[in-house]
Amino acid sequence: MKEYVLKTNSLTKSYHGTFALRDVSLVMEPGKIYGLIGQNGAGKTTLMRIVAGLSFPTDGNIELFGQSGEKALQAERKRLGCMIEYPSITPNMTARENLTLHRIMRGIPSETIENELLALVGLSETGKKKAKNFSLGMKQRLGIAIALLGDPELVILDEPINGLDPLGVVEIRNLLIKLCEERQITILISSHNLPELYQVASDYFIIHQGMLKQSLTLAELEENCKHHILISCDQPEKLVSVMELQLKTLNYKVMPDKSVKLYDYLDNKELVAKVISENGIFVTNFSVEGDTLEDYFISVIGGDRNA
Ligand SMILES: Nc1ncnc2c1ncn2[C@@H]1O[C@H](COP(=O)(O)OP(=O)(O)OP(=O)(O)O)[C@@H](O)[C@H]1O
Repeated sequence: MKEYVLKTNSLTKSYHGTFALRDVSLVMEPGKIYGLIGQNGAGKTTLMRIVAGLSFPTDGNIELFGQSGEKALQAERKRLGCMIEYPSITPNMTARENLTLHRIMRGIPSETIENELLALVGLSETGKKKAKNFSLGMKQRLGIAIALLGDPELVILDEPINGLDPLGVVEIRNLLIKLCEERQITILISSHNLPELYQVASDYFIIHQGMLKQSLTLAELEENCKHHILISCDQPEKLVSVMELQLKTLNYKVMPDKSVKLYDYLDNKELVAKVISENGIFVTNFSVEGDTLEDYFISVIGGDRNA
């Protein structure tokens, strides 16, 4: 049986009859970075708060490390580190003082973890500088260091790249990849921006109006966005042999509905059309498809940018 770090079963949360989450069922496997993508108000923070035990579902339930039920979940949440909504940083304290404060609050005796975490998030050299004078990226990294106190196996980060400049995004990305690879930490990271999260995450959950619209891997996301010529015809087997023998390409994929995605000849579509027609194949669709990440996201959530 597969081991899951997190499993949600028909998770639902409503506020006075309005759904913030609706029937969300998803699974997270160990050692992966999951991106939770949705527009403002999609339900990302609500989901994270329920997992962290800061809010409770109206319906459905969650399993953390295979355990369910509030008592067991409370125990399993010791294996969880969170940064939800904003980093819980005291502005008038240095990076180290912030870490010490949270370490003591969490009852962690060892001071050595502070040096280790400051080095890990690249804040060792900040000395006496107060957190209020940090850049947004530095604040986010300090928030992540706080979330890492207690050596969590699952880390939940709500919008940690929101508002960062490209360099800041790269810094956070490298940090998350390091955490995942060196410490085998599973990470759930939310964002409203799919292109920004692209390549940070290995798997994606797309959420819209409280509903899980799609759960897909990075490879599936790339496949869905890759530009291709989509051909539907009356003789798909013949089309395949024409592509291989006459167009000399294996760079195609036959879809379950027997349409064919051809990833070559995007710059010479006329030749493809000519060869198909010369072979007496009747074509019902011949179009160039493929989305930018942003377009793809919009198409998954129903083409509604402002909902
Ligand atoms: N305490 C609350 N009381 C009433 N409604 C709430 C409450 N918390 C969240 N909501 C509503 O639930 C929906 C989902 O909110 P949530 O904060 O989870 O979205 P989000 O995807 O995190 O958005 P954002 O990116 O803006 O933080 C929104 O419509 C929001 O207004």
